[in-house]
Parts: sequence; structure tokens; C-alpha cells
Amino acid sequence: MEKQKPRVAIQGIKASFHEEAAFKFFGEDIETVECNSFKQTFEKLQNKEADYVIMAIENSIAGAILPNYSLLMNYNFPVVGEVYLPIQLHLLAYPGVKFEDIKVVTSHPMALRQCLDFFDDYPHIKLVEGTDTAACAKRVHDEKLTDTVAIANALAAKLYELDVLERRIESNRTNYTRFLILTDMDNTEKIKADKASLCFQVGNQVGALAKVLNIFAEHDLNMSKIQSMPVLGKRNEYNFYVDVEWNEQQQYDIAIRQILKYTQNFNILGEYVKNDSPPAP
Ligand SMILES: O=C(O)C(=O)Cc1ccccc1
Repeated sequence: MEKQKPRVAIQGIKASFHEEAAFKFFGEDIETVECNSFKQTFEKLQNKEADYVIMAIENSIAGAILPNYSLLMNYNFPVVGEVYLPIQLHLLAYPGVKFEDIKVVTSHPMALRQCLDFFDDYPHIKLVEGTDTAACAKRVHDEKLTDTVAIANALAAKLYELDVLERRIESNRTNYTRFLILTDMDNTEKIKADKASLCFQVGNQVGALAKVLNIFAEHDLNMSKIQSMPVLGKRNEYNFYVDVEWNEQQQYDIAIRQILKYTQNFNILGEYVKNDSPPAP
């Protein structure tokens, strides 16, 4: 019997960086479920119209994508993996269009921000934000735009039949985005995890967070990320989102048991296999 392709919900359309990240994690034999918002990707999972969500959570230049932390907490689907994708940005034009013809460049705000240095030399070109990189490329194709170019990836150039006018126009070549993969409870497989994403609160008193961090250290857990987010409507209260990595599963188990005593609303958002970030060039 033929195996069903995993249905992966992404914010954006085919050939966006979210689809590229999904290909990197699952391989290319997937069914991409295009969505208008991150919230809608979670709704698709909830309604069983998708098997997985892949969602950007931080970028090496733009930093954390804060609203997505709240989605993790509110929907409570387990994180089952992560993937780091180098973001390579090209200038894509309708076939035949020359650089001198360009009046407008359109892309996702994060992509535009990463190419600002390139456009410093061309102040007459107007930057216009779009919903996602691939949607901008598609618009150039569909509307046969001859004065507007898009910033997008090589997948978009191929799918929307655009010429690559300039390759790699990003200001910083060590630019990557980290994506999380979530699924619903039913189909989580038992894996030998070596990384976890946690969320908790601590009391507003001296050393409360330090106590928790010391427990990680005492059990040889490496904290690879910490992010705080205010608790809605509560002054001076924060959710702490923490990623930890370990070599010895037992050490992790003991640390978690201890931390439970020093935190409130402790949540394991997911335990999964670590995917190393790309090395600096
Ligand atoms: O617009 C896209 O293609 C996305 O998937 C969002 C995005 C944009 C730039 C870097 C990483 C993700």
C-alpha cells in the first residue's frame, strides 16, 4: 500500500522559505498546506486538515518571532523537531526585465530588512512589503510586472518562472532561520530526544530564576535559548521559554523533577532530536 504523504501546514505559499524548510526536514515528498497566517496553520492541525505545522521561531538577524511563542503555549501541540535553514535571497525579475527597469522591490519584511545594504546604492528603488517571499514572486509572474522585482529563493524563481537578476543580495551571509515542527498528540513517535523546549513562570523574588538555571547547570544541561514574554494582563509576570540540550537522558529527567518544585505553570512544549545550526562560514 502506498504511504500517505505527510500534510505540512505552512504560513505562506509554495516555494516560500517555510516550504523550503519543510523540504529540508521531511524531504520533498510532502503535501504542502498553504495558510494565510500562523494561527491558521494551527487551526488546520486542530481540524485534522494537516499532520504537521512548520513555523519560524527565530532568525539570526531579526531575532525571535515573539507572537509565535504565544501560539506554542496557547495551542499546546507538541514540538517534535527543529530545522535550521540558511536564508539565501535572490533578486527575481519577469523574463526580459533589466536592472535599469526596476522601480519597486517587494518581499517579506524580514527578507527586505536583510537586503537593505544592497539597496543603499539604489535609493530610487521603492521597497514594498508583501505577505511572503513566494507570494511576491508569484505576483511578479501573474501580473507580468516589468518595473517590480521580488526578493525570494531559488525555488520561487523556478516555480514562478522568473529570472535571477542578482544572486545572494543578503547583507549577512550567516543568515539562518530556526523553524519548529509540531504535530498533534495522536501521531507522536517515541524518539530518543536530546533537546527540549520548556515554558514556566517563577515567583517575582530574589534568585527565583537563578535557582532554576542552576539546576540545569548542576545536571549538565546546556541552555541553548531563553526568551521571556509578559503574561497577558499580569504586571511583572513572565513566561520563560527555555531550550535545553543534554547527553544523559537521566540527568534531564532528574533536573525536570527538581525544577517542578521551583516553577509555576511548568510545561514541556516538546522533546525532540537536536538539529545543529549551520557552522559559521
Ligand atoms: O516569506 C517567506 O518565504 C517565509 O517563509 C517567511 C520568511 C521570510 C524570510 C526568512 C525566513 C522566513
